[in-house]
Amino acid sequence: MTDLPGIVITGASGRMGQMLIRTVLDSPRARLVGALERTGHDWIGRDLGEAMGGAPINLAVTDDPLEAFARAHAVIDFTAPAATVEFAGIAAQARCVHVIGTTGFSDDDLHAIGAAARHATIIRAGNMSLGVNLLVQLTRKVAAALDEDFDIEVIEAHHNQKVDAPSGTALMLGEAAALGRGVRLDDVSDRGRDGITGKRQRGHIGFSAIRGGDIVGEHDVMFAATGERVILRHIATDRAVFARGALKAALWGQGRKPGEYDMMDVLGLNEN
Ligand SMILES: NC(=O)C1=CN([C@@H]2O[C@H](COP(=O)(O)OP(=O)(O)OC[C@H]3O[C@@H](n4cnc5c(N)ncnc54)[C@H](OP(=O)(O)O)[C@@H]3O)[C@@H](O)[C@H]2O)C=CC1
Ligand SMILES: O=C(O)C1=N[C@H](C(=O)O)C[C@H](O)C1
Repeated sequence: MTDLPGIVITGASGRMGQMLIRTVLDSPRARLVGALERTGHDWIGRDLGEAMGGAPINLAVTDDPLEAFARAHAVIDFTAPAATVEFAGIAAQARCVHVIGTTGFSDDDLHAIGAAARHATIIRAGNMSLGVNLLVQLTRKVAAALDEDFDIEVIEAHHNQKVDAPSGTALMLGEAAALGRGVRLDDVSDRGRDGITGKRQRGHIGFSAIRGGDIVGEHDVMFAATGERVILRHIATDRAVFARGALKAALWGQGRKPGEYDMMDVLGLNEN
């Protein structure tokens, strides 16, 4: 039992934090050794099981990342960009695998995470589900097969609490479409159309974001030509798909050399 990899969950009270805690507690392949919240949060010092509304599990929620990470083999982190950048440095110090599901990073944030990956094993993906990572591969292939007569549009829908747009998944899909087309996404990306935008430019990749209710996560990649459309779609109805992927990544990362990996590496989809 004690030989199982020990996992710490950050953002323990969050939507994904709670889902990750349940996933690790239910897993026969890992054990939960820490749950982190920010200083001042009313869960700090409380038993995690009770804080989540259940029976005690004899694990107190902490606000000390270094102490928690030092006891762990992996930290699974679905929080916010500023927190994740800080955790990346601490996980590198503690020599534990850092699985990053957080989205909405700036270029500077990504640079800092890349620097931490020189000393630590980091697995980062804007979407940890098997289905979306397959969709990313399909998007690259369809974009390579269809020419610029097909306008590419990425449309995503999420719950009304989401703070970043486009979603991390939409950006992964946009990058895959650009790769298939042999262009840089930054050169062809159309975001946030509003007002007199002018006609759509041939070869551009558009992004649209819907926010409402409790939508877990829905993504379409539309290839629209004159007279026909191809639409690739993924619908997540349960956050468990992200949590299962994240735990798989944490286990896959054990014993890997430092560097930045993604879910394609974990799922063995990179060669296809
Ligand atoms: N890659 C993937 O597969 C998926 C990624 N995500 C991403 O995961 C992230 C979290 O999503 P979700 O769970 O819905 O969000 P929530 O807002 O429900 O949870 C975020 C948690 O992180 C904590 N947090 C935020 N900032 C800090 C900080 N500076 N220090 C410590 N803790 C902090 C929050 O605490 P507090 O409440 O005190 O602010 C909260 O507990 C988002 O970026 C989202 O896009 C989500 C689902 C799947
Ligand atoms: O914030 C969310 O909820 C989600 N975020 C990720 C993203 O930005 O793509 C993944 C998933 O769609 C849910």
